[in-house]
Order: sequence, then structure tokens, then C-alpha cells
Amino acid sequence: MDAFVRKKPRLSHPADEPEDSTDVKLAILASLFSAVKQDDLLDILVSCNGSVEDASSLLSSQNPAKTSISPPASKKRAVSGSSSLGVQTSLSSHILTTSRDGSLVPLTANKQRTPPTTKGKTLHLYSPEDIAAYTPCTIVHNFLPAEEATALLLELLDESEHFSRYEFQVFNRTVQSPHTASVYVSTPEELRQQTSEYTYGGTYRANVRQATPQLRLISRTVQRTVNEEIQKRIRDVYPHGKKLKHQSPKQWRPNAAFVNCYDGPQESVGYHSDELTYLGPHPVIGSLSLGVEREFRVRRIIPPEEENTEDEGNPKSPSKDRKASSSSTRADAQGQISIHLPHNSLLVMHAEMQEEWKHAITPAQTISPHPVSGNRRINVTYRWYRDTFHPRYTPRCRCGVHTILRCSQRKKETRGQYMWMCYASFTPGKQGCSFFQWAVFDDDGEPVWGTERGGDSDGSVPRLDNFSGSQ
Ligand SMILES: O=C(O)CCC(=O)C(=O)O
Ligand SMILES: [Fe+2]
Repeated sequence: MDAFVRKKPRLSHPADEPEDSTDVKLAILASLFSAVKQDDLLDILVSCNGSVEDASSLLSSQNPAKTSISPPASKKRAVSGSSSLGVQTSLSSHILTTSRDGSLVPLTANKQRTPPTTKGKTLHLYSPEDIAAYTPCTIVHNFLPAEEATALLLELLDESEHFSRYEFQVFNRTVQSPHTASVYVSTPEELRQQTSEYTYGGTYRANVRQATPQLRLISRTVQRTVNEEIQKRIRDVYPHGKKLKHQSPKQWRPNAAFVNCYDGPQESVGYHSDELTYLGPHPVIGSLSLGVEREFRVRRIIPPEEENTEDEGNPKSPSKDRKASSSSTRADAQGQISIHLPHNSLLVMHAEMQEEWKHAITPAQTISPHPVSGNRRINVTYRWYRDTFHPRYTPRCRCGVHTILRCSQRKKETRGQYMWMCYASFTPGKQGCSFFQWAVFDDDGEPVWGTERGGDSDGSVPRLDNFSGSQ
């Protein structure tokens, strides 16, 4: 998860592109002022011309205790929560089409369509048909037998005592993630690798644990269902019924699980795409929700030429204002989609998701307590760490740490191309070495290493074990 990292220093490599930094800025502010609503934070950020430091000083001066504050009335805008103006509801109830016999029937998904979202609005989706049709995800409700879901929830609530908040540096501050988490792998050897070989945010992960009995048991069902969903997606949605270029054709085999705990309505995760570094291009992720229902928001990354640039070319706008409003406009240019994730639902984030969309769990105004977990939501994202993306193969940058894999998203000339980059160069306040190398993959997403590779291959192939053994 790379919610709070990247961006900032101006690099000189060919993929250098002005990224949307509003999400990062909002995530930083949200983690510092967790009681302030995201919409209010955005207003304050815009009123400070996009400066996190100014916004943060303003917020601290108004409220040193970091409790909820209201922005000046003139700065208020419609809040896109479920009781506000900026809301659209599910589509299947009111999007109808004509059937062969002439009667009106709800539109069902067989090809992905552009959702009728509009700027500043949130489209709420509940049904599997709507979610498959309008987002890069599919959902399976009531995924596990009820008693298995409860057993897993109870096990992970116990485990959550050991979870911690990720820490990351922003300028001179240490900022903590607005929820707690831990990573689970299969064996003690993998635990060693995860804490001493794989890097996240330029450092090794401290909080890694061994998979619990229920996590292992359930991974079989997750594996089977995710593979079925991948095949359906390819058949029903992808051009010519073929997998995407660079998508792996192999069976998806989860061998790492990130478990998140959101304790209460304010706990959240900011808009981000999941890091590709160890998953490779076009990864698929299986995400199981347990406990309190929360909203999973998604929005497509908008290339600059598709943005509504109404005031960007206006020479009367002072350039500073233009900059702040253009990045906040961009963040919400097409509106957002909210996927409701009830207890015991499996969301599959398909192969087109991480490169083209961002996702978040936004703070909630209200939640309905769950009979077993109270105010808490547990989320398990099952991931497939690919053998060929082990850190011993991936390039190392001049700072000495492993590079990260990113996909160029916004610059027209390079959009869709992958690159290995210095991690620190994208961490606000850190000076990176600006290492850059195009990433080359074959059609199936396997890396093709040139002579310039920085990895230290000694021939042996380390691999993470699938949770459920040899199936
Ligand atoms: O809690 C969720 O549903 C999403 C978590 C997530 O995005 C992540 O762990 O990267
Ligand atoms: Fe994520």
C-alpha cells in the first residue's frame, strides 16, 4: 500500500510527470487531524493554495487538540456523505433497457461501461451487477459460510491486538497511518524475508506475522473464487475475451495477506493504488471484509487532457490559485464511486484496477455496530507476491535500497509504461538519488532484464509459499 508516499522532488528522467498530489496532501492532513472531515480538509487545503504546511498550521492554530473543526462558512461545499446533496444512488433500480420482447428490464453487465458519475458527486453501488459494470471490481456477497466468517473475524480481532500503525516521514515529521495493520505470510523463512529483504517505504517491515489457522483455511476458497472471477472478467469484459497485455496467465496463488483493522468510523485509508513492486503489472487482489460495513471508494485516474480545465487557461486566475484548484478539481473530476462492503463480502480488484484507478476507505459519518466486532472492521487483502519480482532480482538504486515499480499514469507520451524508480524520490521531504529505469515485461508480465539490471541474482529462486500448500 503506498497511500502516503511518492511525489514531490522534480526529477529529470523522461517519465517525470506532474502527479496528482492532492491525495497525498489530504492523506497527510487526515493522519494529522483525524477528527476533521476529508471534505473540510480539502477546503482548507484549497484555501491555503495547496500548501500542507500552511493548512496544517491553520488547523493546529484553530484546534490544537485535533478535534473536529469547521472551515469558514464561505469555504464550505457539499459534503459527499450519504445524507448530503452530492449523492447518486444505485443504478440498477433506475437504469432500464428494452428487452427483445419490448418490455423494460434492468440493464445487466456484460461489458464495462462508463459510470454516470459527475464532478463532486458520489455514486453509491450495492449490487454485484452494478459493481461489475461500472468499476474494475467484482463482489461476492455472503462469501463464506456464516460460522466460518465469524470464526475468522474472532481470530483476527484477537490478532489485531498486535497490529500497529505504519509510520512514514513527511518533511521533519513522523506521520502514522489512520488505521492499524499487519502482514501475514506462511512460514518462518518467509517472515524472515519479509522483515529483512522486502522493503516498504525504504525500510523493512517490522510487523509481519505467520498466517493463523483460519486465514490459511479460507485462502483456499479465496483462491478458487478469485480465479473463477478472473476468468469471468476476461470472458465478459476484456476486449476479444483475452487477458490484458502484461497480465499473468497463471493461476492466481495468494502467498501474502495484509490485514487491516479500522477501529471506529474515523479510521480510514487515503486514496492510493497498491504498490506493484512485488506483485508485477496488472495484479489481482482478493479483499475480504469482516465486521462493520464500510464504504470503499474508487475513482479513475484522469489523464490531464480529459480533465475539465475550465479555469486552467484563464489568464485572470492567479497562477497559485489555478494550481490548487486544478489539482483538487482533478481529484474529483469524475466524481467517486462508493462500493458498500458488508460483513463477509469478497471484493476482487481486477487486473485493470491498480494502474488506472485509486481506492480508499473514507472516514464515515456513522456506522452500524456489528454484533461480533462492535465498531471495528477487519479487512484481509490476499496478494500474490510473484517469484520473479523477489527483491533479489529487482534493481537497486544508488541510495542502496530497492527500487519501486510504478506505472506512468498521467503523462500522455509515457502513459501505461512501467518504470523502476528510487523510492525516496517520491517521499515528501526526502532527497532521492533519482534512479530511473524503464521496466520491460513480456506479454505475460514476466520481467525482461537488460544488462543494466541492479539486482544480485545468485541463481537460486526464493519463493513465498501459497497459504494452502500445493493445490
Ligand atoms: O480496507 C480495505 O478494504 C482496503 C485496504 C487497502 O486498500 C490496502 O490494504 O491497500
Ligand atoms: Fe489498497
